[in-house]
Amino acid sequence: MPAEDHPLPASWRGLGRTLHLGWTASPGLIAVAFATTIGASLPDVLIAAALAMLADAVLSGNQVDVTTAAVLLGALAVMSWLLRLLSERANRRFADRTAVFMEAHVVRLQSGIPSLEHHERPSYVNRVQLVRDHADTLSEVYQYLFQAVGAVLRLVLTMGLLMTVHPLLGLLGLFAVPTAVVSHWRGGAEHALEERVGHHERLARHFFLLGTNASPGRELRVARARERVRAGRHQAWAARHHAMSRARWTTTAWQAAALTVFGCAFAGSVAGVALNGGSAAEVVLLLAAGSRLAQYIGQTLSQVHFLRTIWLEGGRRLLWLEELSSMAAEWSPAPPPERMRSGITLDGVSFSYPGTDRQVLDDVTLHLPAGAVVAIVGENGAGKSTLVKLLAKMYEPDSGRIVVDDVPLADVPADAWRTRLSGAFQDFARFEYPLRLSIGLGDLARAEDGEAVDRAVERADARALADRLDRGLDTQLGNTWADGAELSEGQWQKVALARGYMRDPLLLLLDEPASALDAETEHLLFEQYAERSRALKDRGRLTLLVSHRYSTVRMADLIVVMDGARVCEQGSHEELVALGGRYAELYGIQARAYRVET
Ligand SMILES: Nc1ncnc2c1ncn2[C@@H]1O[C@H](COP(=O)(O)OP(=O)(O)OP(=O)(O)O)[C@@H](O)[C@H]1O
Repeated sequence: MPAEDHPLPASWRGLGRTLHLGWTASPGLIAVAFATTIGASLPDVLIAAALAMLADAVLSGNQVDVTTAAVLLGALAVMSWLLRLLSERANRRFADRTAVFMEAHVVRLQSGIPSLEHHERPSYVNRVQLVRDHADTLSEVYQYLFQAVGAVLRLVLTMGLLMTVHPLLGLLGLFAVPTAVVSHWRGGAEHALEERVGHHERLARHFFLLGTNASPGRELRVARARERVRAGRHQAWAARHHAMSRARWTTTAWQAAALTVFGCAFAGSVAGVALNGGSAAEVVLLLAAGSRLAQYIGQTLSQVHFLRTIWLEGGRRLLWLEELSSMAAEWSPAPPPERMRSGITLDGVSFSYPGTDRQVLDDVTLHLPAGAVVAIVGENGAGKSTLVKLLAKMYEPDSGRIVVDDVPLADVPADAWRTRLSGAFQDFARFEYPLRLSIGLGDLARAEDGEAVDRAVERADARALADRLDRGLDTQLGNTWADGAELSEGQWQKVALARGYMRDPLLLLLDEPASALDAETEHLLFEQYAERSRALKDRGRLTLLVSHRYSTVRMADLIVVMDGARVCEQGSHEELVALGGRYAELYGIQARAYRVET
């Protein structure tokens, strides 16, 4: 579902949710932080009243009143300092505690979404990035909320004090309304823009990683493209900065205009009280409280601005991510099958990647029989890996359906389905753990099971690789770690393949898992694998292999040929060669090139 189909929740809901999370993280600390922050805002306001008392006492010449007012002033100043200190400490401890909690929560939410859509659809990516970037900032904002509540309280008390001089002075608050409105609008507008221009920031980061990581670094040096990447990064930052700075200047101009309106009203009030027979104490009170009113309005505005930009918006996006994640988690009616009898059927499946219009799979209808080894071939970009991703439930088809025996795959929760899958992929991950764990990750429950790891090592023909390393399977991988060993591309791929072989799944997905190995090794590996797989036929295990090497492909029970997002031929090697179509043509070219016997 695109971001526009799943809009951001209302601010008040995001606010409620963030408060609830804070309470869950530490109920005691949030209460102390709130109480001390509100308490710290009170003595400040009363200082204006104490100053008026002092002015009165000085003018009346009463020593006792002067002393009382002076002591009260001192006590208020000390209380204000002490409570502020306590509030800072309590808020800091609370923020530290919630930072860890919030980050863990965001990680859990993101990894809980079974599809990859939120990593790829541009409108989702910007939003998810904001949630991720603000995960730790969210813990800071409770303090800003409490301070904002304190600021509003101070504002109300100050207004009350001013109205004791003259009820009309309460109208000064009205002149502050434009500043509050502008501030509210300003935060939302800037945040929305930040989300819209998020792609510039991502581009700049992408260029930064290209320029600083070792493997792209090699290519960039050879292609002499480092300057180009540097310029690209600069341009991306400049584009973001330009858009943001223009918006900030506009919003700042509006805020300055609104503050000017308040400033004029305040100056008029002071002149009005002074020229209409106001007492010295009243003028002192108006000056002290009125000047603070401007300061409090400023503080309230900046707190509200910060809350609006980071907190409310961050809270809304966090709630949005929670809803997205729980929508995915809640929908789960059918259990995944234990075994397959008939196989997997694709019925009129069409698919376009999120945020794109081009159909990558177009009305694909296909039966993958249980117990078979099925190879998928076709030119680059024909849609082979996409088909594999749909079968792994990384995405859902736009139309048509995939059925496992008689259970629609759409009804099986992705997590449950993946307990029946295993796989090795072209763009495999390099887990820089000890070799044993890097392989064992393929089946976490058995990662410590020596026999299981050994079996996977054998199946992937990785024994020689393990033996060559100083500490065998216990060798740390990755040369940036102490005593870490670096592997070649092909060796890393063997590790990935062994990881894929850790389980005995119902559906094994092998998407060019041996592209970095030589053709002979690949052939040998899959020949052994296909034999073993057929031996387990009674469970109905299905193996799907994507490969460009026809010497490997020919051993499959069924070969599916894809061309331009569609299936154009299918059958056994012999059938397809006899057909004399696309497969026969491509096989012939490779057979001649590699001198493979037909
Ligand atoms: N994440 C993605 N977002 C948008 N388009 C994508 C994405 N992944 C792949 N595509 C596009 O989908 C089409 C099919 O890609 P796919 O990876 O399925 O092809 P393939 O047959 O596996 O190719 P190859 O043999 O090169 O691996 C390509 O045109 C590709 O550009």
